[in-house]
Amino acid sequence: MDHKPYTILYVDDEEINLTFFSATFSWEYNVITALSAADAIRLFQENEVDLVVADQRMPGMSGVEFFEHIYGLNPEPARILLTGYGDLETIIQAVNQGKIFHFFQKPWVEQDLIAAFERALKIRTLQRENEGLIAHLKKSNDELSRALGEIQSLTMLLEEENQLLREEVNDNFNFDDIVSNSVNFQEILHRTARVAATEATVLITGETGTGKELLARAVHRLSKRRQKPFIKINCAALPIQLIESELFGHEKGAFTGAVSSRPGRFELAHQGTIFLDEIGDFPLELQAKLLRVLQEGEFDRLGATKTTKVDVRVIAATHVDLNAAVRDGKFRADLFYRLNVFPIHTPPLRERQEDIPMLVRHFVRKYALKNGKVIRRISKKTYQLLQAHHWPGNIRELENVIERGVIMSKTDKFKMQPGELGSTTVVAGSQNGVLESLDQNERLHIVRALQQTNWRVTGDQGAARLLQINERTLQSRIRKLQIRRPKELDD
Ligand SMILES: Nc1ncnc2c1ncn2[C@@H]1O[C@H](COP(=O)(O)OP(=O)(O)OP(=O)(O)O)[C@@H](O)[C@H]1O
Repeated sequence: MDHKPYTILYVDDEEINLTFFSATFSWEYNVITALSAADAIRLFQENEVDLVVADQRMPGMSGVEFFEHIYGLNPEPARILLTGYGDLETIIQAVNQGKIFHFFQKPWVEQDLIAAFERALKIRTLQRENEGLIAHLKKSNDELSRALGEIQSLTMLLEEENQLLREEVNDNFNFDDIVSNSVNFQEILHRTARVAATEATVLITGETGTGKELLARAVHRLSKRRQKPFIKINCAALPIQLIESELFGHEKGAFTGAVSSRPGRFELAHQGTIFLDEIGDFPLELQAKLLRVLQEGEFDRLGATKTTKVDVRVIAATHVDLNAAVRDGKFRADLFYRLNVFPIHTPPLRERQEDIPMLVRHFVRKYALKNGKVIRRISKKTYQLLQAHHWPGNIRELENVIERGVIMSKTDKFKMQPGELGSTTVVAGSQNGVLESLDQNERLHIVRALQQTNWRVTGDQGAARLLQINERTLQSRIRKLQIRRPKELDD
């Protein structure tokens, strides 16, 4: 490989001159020679030439004409003319027009030529540095615009994620550790840890409040996706149109009100985990689209012309029997099999009563801290009482009962009476003497208000105004209690 920094092209119709020139200057420079102007033009185009030296008298084309020609091709390389004859007028004109850098009378003196080459090449060096600088600036500029574009789309994603996180914090979701010492549940935790390390889809089944979401989060936390987002969607809380756009996103103008395009939760969960809660309520019409994401990792945003690819691990949860839903034609069998790769069942609290004391201590500590109370002991009778209860709402119900008890507690010994237990979980006033849970009652009350306002939540005519509660609180209650507008009333 030749490391000489500059290339000189020399054209002369006498071979002996070419040989002599090469012998003199090849030490310093890459020398390319040509016997005719035509050859030189070709070589000029094929090589990166820094300096061109030409004889004035050549058959077909004079040196000055040759320089005019290559000036048109690329004006940057310096041009030096060698002449043995008069022709001075033409030459001076060419010098004045900048077509020639210098000219020398033959026979040339080596030192003079070297000095001229050096001056010309110095200019060439500066030109090269400028070119490099301009290319660098242009590159930096391009990179800057690309980075700006990326920042803009990342900002959008972050805003969406923040919104979701804010919703979660508002809804007071629990991020505490899983508490359990029953053999039964230890086995479940063992299975959870094992599946977490894989990429398998997980289906968590179990009654409401048994810790399905807690396990889903644990799978994410124990997986190699832990640094990436965990995105949750409750499939029961949203009408079908909203589920589609929430999950898969939409393009601007995809439907009335879609004023800008928006990424869906699958995109937000890219490289992370998506948790599809209440998958049993996932609309049949959208199940094929969900199956496609699970199988191919791709989907189309609403109104999109191109397909979006994502890398998302799916965890689904349900409290309904999906097998039965498949039998009833409410759930696609292929989707069920695809989801049911690794099933985990969370047993109801009544089947793991030995966990109750530990859970009680955990929740007492948690809510004492939250409410600024000092509680040092829990009465034996309270343990017995709580362990004997049936807990239809499972751990969530136990947690609610204890939160209420801690708030009411007046001493550092935590005590609960049977009546207190009932007053939180069971209320009077239901029909036919059958007692209903507080949640059920609240649900019924909200549904009645929504029916009266034609399912409007906000504004003067909305249910929040009717119930005299804050609009956001009502929205959060509707989500929590999974209240949905009946299908026939949609639109
Ligand atoms: N083993 C546990 N240790 C500590 N807290 C628990 C445990 N299991 C559940 N919880 C708490 O109980 C509450 C309900 O749990 P979670 O939301 O995970 O249940 P779920 O089965 O997903 O309920 P749903 O079906 O109603 O969505 C949460 O506040 C959670 O932190």
